[in-house]
Amino acid sequence: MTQTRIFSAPGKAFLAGGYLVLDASYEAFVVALSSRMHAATSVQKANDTTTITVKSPQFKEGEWSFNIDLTQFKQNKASLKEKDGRRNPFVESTISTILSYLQPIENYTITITIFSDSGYHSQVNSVPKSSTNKLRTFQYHSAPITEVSKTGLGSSAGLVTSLTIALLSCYDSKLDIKDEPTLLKVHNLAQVAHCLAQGKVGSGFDVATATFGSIVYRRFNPSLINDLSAIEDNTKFSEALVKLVDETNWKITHNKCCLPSGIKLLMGDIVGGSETPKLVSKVLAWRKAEPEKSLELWTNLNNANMSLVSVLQNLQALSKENPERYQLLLKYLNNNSAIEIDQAASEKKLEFSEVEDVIVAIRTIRKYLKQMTVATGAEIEPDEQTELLDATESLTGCLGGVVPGAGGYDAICILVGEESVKKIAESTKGQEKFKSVKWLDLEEQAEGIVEEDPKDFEGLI
Ligand SMILES: Nc1ncnc2c1ncn2[C@@H]1O[C@H](COP(=O)(O)OP(=O)(O)O)[C@@H](O)[C@H]1O
Ligand SMILES: C[C@@](O)(CCOP(=O)(O)OP(=O)(O)O)CC(=O)O
Repeated sequence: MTQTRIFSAPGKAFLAGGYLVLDASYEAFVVALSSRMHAATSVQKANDTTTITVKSPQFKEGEWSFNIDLTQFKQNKASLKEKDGRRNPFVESTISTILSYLQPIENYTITITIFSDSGYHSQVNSVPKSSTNKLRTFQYHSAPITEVSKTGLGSSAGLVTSLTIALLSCYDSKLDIKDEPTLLKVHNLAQVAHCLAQGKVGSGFDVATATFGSIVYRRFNPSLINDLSAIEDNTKFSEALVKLVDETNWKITHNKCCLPSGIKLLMGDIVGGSETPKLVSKVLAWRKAEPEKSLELWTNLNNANMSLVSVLQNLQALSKENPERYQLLLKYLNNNSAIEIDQAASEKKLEFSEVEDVIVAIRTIRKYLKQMTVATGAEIEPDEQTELLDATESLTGCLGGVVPGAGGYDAICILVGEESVKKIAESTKGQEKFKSVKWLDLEEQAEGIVEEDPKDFEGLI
């Protein structure tokens, strides 16, 4: 019997809490996006061998196939050999983590087909292909995945998370992603697989967002995964993995938190790019060298981050408690720029102080990120980005913006009134100041993993 189920997981925009989130004392706010990674399953019983094939048809040579001897995984950590010698560390790591965890006895022929929304990668040299019902369209590239430029939405986290849930569902036809413990299991397994593939333990915010959606996130203790990967006796690996996934409290926070209705996130991809690990090592080196100064800065920045979360939550509450007033507030936002609203505040002519609160929170975050930039020498909000973000404050309907995540020359994220999204994209097009920015066609979609309707993918698989 062939069974098709399709799961998807979102990409991320890291709005507040970069660097601080590496330390479990601090929380971060990460927004899940409408660009998602999808994994479609096909599973059949087999007799003497298990074959798992992962296809990623949007990319040249996007197929990795493994003939697997299950006895290797009995209590063990085992490595996989792709049949044509092709490498995809994230695919390999996810399959081997799931097999070590499940230690299956029965053989299956499993094919998982991956579809990634166009926001994840540059669309240069690609052609669209749609499902029969035209509800899904994906870009097909002429180059292999490793040669296509990324936009920074966390493609590997999306891949690992959607592949994890898809593979688990092949071994458990009743698996229900709406079940909270199942979701947590997927998260834990995906974090392990992602860290092992990367060869390092980051804060895990991207996998957590891919799993749970838009959240306020607090990380797990890195020793959870470092201890697992340090196990030298391979025969102890499975037991330790099961304990870690099913019996250990990871003490993460993943509180749902999303943008208030009528306020949208707009992400601008910047020509250029930055390497997150280099920025991180500079920041951590300074933090170590300057414990007192850094504590003060971390505390101030964290207060600003949490204040953004809280003013956004206040707006969400207002939208529900007093919808009429909220509609007027949105109208006010859509007719003014951050600079105009700020001016009105200084002249005591402000109509909605809640809007000014968001503007101030964003500015305060930027102030401390700039201090971090100057102090550490890491180009987190370099001058070019400062100019750009300052310029967004003059756009009608814009509350201002930040450099997301690790910052640098990767992207900017701005918050805008829903009615102003199109106008802002159009009005900035010809402007010299915005010439390095390409607005991405995406928005917040707060859900984490969801199960999709296979009909929407007919004609593509
Ligand atoms: N659609 C996909 N199909 C197959 N593998 C993918 C896909 N998207 C991402 N990957 C894997 O993730 C890797 C990119 O990971 P990484 O460099 O960490 O980027 P990111 O910051 O986007 O996660 C790719 O080289 C590939 O191994
Ligand atoms: C610095 C960080 O706290 C945040 C980095 O956020 P980005 O969104 O910039 O991440 P990448 O997509 O991996 O480049 C590092 C971390 O938390 O792991």
